Amino acid sequence: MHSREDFRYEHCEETACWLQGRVRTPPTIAIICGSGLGLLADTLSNPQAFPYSEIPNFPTSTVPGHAGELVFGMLRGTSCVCMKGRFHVYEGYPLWKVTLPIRVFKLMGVKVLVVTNAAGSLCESYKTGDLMIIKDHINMPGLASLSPLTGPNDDRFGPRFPSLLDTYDNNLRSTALDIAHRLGHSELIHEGVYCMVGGPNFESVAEAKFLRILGADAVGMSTAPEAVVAKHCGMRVFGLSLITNCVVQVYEVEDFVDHNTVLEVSKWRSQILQDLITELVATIKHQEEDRQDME
Ligand SMILES: O=P(O)(O)O[C@@H]1C[C@H](O)[C@@H](CO)O1
Ligand SMILES: Nc1nc2[nH]cnc2c(=O)[nH]1
Repeated sequence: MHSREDFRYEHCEETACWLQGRVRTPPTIAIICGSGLGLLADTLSNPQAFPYSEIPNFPTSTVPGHAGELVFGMLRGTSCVCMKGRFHVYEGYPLWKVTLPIRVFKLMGVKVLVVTNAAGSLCESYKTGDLMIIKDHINMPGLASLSPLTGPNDDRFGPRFPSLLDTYDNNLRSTALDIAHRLGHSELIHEGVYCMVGGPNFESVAEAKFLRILGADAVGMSTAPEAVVAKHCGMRVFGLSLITNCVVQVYEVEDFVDHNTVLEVSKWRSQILQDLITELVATIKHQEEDRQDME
């Protein structure tokens, strides 16, 4: 177990080398499968799976619904790595460890991070089962100095003071919106602001009202640290929230959420999430090829 002080570029390098020595095709897209997207990894062709417990320096998944393995393989002709299960701060992991896989992927050559999550809606017009393309985030722990970038900066990953403008890539957002419309999901799809809180408890009514006033459309317990680290090291990021519940913002309502509800809605919407991300990956492949031609 490393402390923050002994966390080094070399640890990520060690993990990347270990994986590179075993993986047939290095990935260009990494997909963090939040609740509801785990089955996407089962659709990869020519798959290679590595349980987190076998990968040097990797934490392990402790949350029901998060399987805990990396799966490498091809999706619509693109070499991908899927994280079947992610790490959360509420599991007791420090933020640098929660986000360690992103830096490992960077060292393996990943250009684009696709990150999904389950979230509660704060926006009156969103319904359970809707999808929200993340256009920006409010990183509550980050505002309180709990950032994955806290501590000595290693310039080989990125700058000391990174800008977060356009973290959620404009082009990927409009592409995903077009795909959602094309697949017939115009009624489900939104674009909004995701707010990350530490969890593991769901929000009190006063907290929910507070977050809505701040400008958040949905709230969850992940994603922002991963997006910050990906942006810091120069990846393009696409984020998608599955709205698993509407967060109660009035008193004297019996309608409380629990993790089983989150898992049930995730299962219900699993196919739609898979279809959308698969189509997006196919389009990203062409975009990345065009970018390379221009370089
Ligand atoms: O990994 P995600 O953000 O999809 O996990 C969801 C959100 C919370 O961690 C937890 C709440 O049920 O599941
Ligand atoms: N914080 C938070 N995380 C969630 N994940 C899924 N639903 C919710 C929610 O209502 N609040």
